[in-house]
Amino acid sequence: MEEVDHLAHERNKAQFDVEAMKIVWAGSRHAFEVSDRMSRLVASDPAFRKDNRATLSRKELFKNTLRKAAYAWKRIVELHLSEEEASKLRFFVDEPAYTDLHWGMFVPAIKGQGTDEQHQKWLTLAYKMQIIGCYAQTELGHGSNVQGLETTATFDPKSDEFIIHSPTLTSSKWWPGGLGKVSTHAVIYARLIIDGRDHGVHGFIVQLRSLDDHLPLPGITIGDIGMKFGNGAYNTMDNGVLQFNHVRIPRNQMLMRVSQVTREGKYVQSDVPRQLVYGTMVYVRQTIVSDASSALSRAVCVAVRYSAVRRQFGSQDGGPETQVIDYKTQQSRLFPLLASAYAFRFVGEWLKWLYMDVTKRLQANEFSTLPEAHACTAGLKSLTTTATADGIEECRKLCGGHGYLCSSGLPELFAVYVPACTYEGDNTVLLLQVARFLMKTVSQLGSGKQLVGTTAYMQRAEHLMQCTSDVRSAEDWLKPSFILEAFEARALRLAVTCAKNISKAPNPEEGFSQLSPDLAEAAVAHCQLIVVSKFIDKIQGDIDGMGLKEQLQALCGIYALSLLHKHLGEFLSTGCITPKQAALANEKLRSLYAKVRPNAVALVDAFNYTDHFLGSILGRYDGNVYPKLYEEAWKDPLNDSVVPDGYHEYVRPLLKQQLRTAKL
Ligand SMILES: CC/C=C\C/C=C\C/C=C\CCCC(=O)SCCNC(=O)CCNC(=O)[C@H](O)C(C)(C)COP(=O)(O)OP(=O)(O)OC[C@H]1O[C@@H](n2cnc3c(N)ncnc32)[C@H](O)[C@@H]1OP(=O)(O)O
Ligand SMILES: Cc1cc2nc3c(=O)[nH]c(=O)nc-3n(C[C@H](O)[C@H](O)[C@H](O)COP(=O)(O)OP(=O)(O)OC[C@H]3O[C@@H](n4cnc5c(N)ncnc54)[C@H](O)[C@@H]3O)c2cc1C
Repeated sequence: MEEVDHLAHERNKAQFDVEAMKIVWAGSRHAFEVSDRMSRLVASDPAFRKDNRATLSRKELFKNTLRKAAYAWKRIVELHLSEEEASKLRFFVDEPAYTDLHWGMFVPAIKGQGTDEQHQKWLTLAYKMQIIGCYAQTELGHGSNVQGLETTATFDPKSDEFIIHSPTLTSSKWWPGGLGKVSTHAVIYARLIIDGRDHGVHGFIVQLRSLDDHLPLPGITIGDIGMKFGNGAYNTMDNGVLQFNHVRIPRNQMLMRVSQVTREGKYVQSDVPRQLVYGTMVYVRQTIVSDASSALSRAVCVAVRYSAVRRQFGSQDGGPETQVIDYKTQQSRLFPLLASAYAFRFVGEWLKWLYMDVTKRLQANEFSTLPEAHACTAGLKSLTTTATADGIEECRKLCGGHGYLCSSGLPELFAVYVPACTYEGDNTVLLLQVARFLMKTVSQLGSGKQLVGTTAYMQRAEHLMQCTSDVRSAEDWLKPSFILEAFEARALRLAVTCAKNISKAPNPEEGFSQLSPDLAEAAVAHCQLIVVSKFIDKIQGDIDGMGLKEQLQALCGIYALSLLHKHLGEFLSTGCITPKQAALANEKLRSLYAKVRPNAVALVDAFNYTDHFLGSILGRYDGNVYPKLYEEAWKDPLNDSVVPDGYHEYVRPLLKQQLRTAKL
């Protein structure tokens, strides 16, 4: 049968070159080609089928994930895929698995914190998957407070070993992904004790399970922590619990790049800052920002396509009803999310560059940009994951009732995504890290110290603290200088107000604690400024292709002005803009929605997602939603029989009883 594109009329309206936008979205032609090839490879292979996850039991689900991970590895080896291709292939398999932690945290932890000899030994094994590792930091009693971890690693000079021990119930490792059932090894974080002295938290490589029969090694108790939120979703992952009972490991299994323990039991701190023990978290937070754009763009792709298919009300003379995407309220909820997906993509690209830059500097023993890298990765991880989790849920509502069906793909996407607000640092805890960095920076204002990077704007404090916006027309709100000034002034004024109020407290710690809700808001304002400014930088760079710049300018305007609208109270109360200018911003926003409307479907096509990856009937490329929804309903196991199991036991007797009562 001929395939019909129900969204063709939408695609024909596009005013820009979609193929060129695909390259911009991917980051480069090369990145596009790799991504495109890997997504097709996965989509065309029935072994990667994923439409049955919600109906599987936990055990079936988990075994299925093990099968897919093994098969993915087989294909990676057979096809001689590069690291970049392999990681894209895993991404498109789209199923959380122990391999995420092996490649995403275990390997980077050893790379970042291990010595050359440790790299030689452990990375060689890990790269071939001859060992499988996880990242075991969090404990039952402490996650956010890393310095509060209780697991101990006591040096025994007689045997030249560390004794790893869990002294309390709350010191049990709890949550690490891949730990519960699969990992043979872990990088664990424990307090280093030498001669009774506590040197704080350090990383150690520990073997957990036998490489022969997979049983836990002596002294190790290990298991899965149980079902998590949602059907399918993150339950493909074996988040685990782990206790140590005086487990011995050789001294050379402490990760010794940051500090060393000698054969004599001497603790040696190198020039490298202690905070590098937290380096893996900086790396992963950076990847989480790019992942946020992937998750949000996926939800937005579903909601935009479905909003163009769905019609309600407004039929004139028996003609078709209105596409729900034409309702201004739908646009005002949907287009800021579309704009955010692009914004997070570009800020993720920039953050990757920042991370690579700081890594190069660290290798050359230059540590000055580490605090900024920490603040940016922590803050942007927090900002983008919060917005993405909320955005996925909003997309579900934008799809009305059908969005609540598992076959829309949105419930599972939300359930898989929402822990990103907690893992790799609770989002509020991370904002407070940004706030500390901001308070330090504010305290340096006027000291003559040159401010660089993302706080360079604070250098113009004298102007930004007293300026009022020069915006006079709605059109002015498209000028980058006006947008930037408003966002800079708001961020700086919120931070300075916090600093002033902290200084009134009996001591800075008490002040910081009292002011923490305001500080978190100041941190959000600073991070939003970063996202807006990186979007503007992107547009001002090389963008080739018919109509691309115009579309990106419109999206950038929507991102910035919808934030301005959402946080209007802050922009007005800090005196950065006037109520009249706020009204002009809203006027501009409305015109930008109208500009994006004919391009909306093409703008989500530019994500280049296959139907397999989207996993959503509502988001199908061809828009053929209703017949497929109807077809899908009949596949539910509940429809295997006309009369359900349980009818004769539980429904029939009720009906009979009512019949008897009725006769009486
Ligand atoms: C490719 C795919 C990749 C991976 C797979 C992806 C997804 C898989 C799914 C899930 C994985 C989830 C894994 C995890 O969750 S692992 C566990 C993560 N845990 C956390 O994030 C804990 C959060 N807590 C902390 O980071 C810290 O405890 C803290 C909140 C930052 C506080 O630290 P602490 O030392 O007590 O405190 P401070 O006194 O506040 O800081 C001292 C000093 O250090 C600076 N600092 C803090 N952190 C860092 C850092 N990471 N890098 C650099 N510098 C850091 C801080 O600013 C302060 O500096 P001063 O100059 O002010 O002294
Ligand atoms: C799906 C998932 C996967 C995970 N994978 C791993 C893994 O592979 N390896 C690993 O080691 N860990 C892992 N974790 C653990 C994760 O990193 C922690 O749960 C996370 O860091 C949050 O810490 P917590 O649970 O201690 O939260 P808590 O700190 O107990 O947070 C509870 C509440 O207290 C608030 N709060 C805490 N401290 C402060 C403060 N100072 N100021 C203000 N408010 C505060 C928080 O905002 C939050 O609202 C995973 C967690 C999840 C959910």
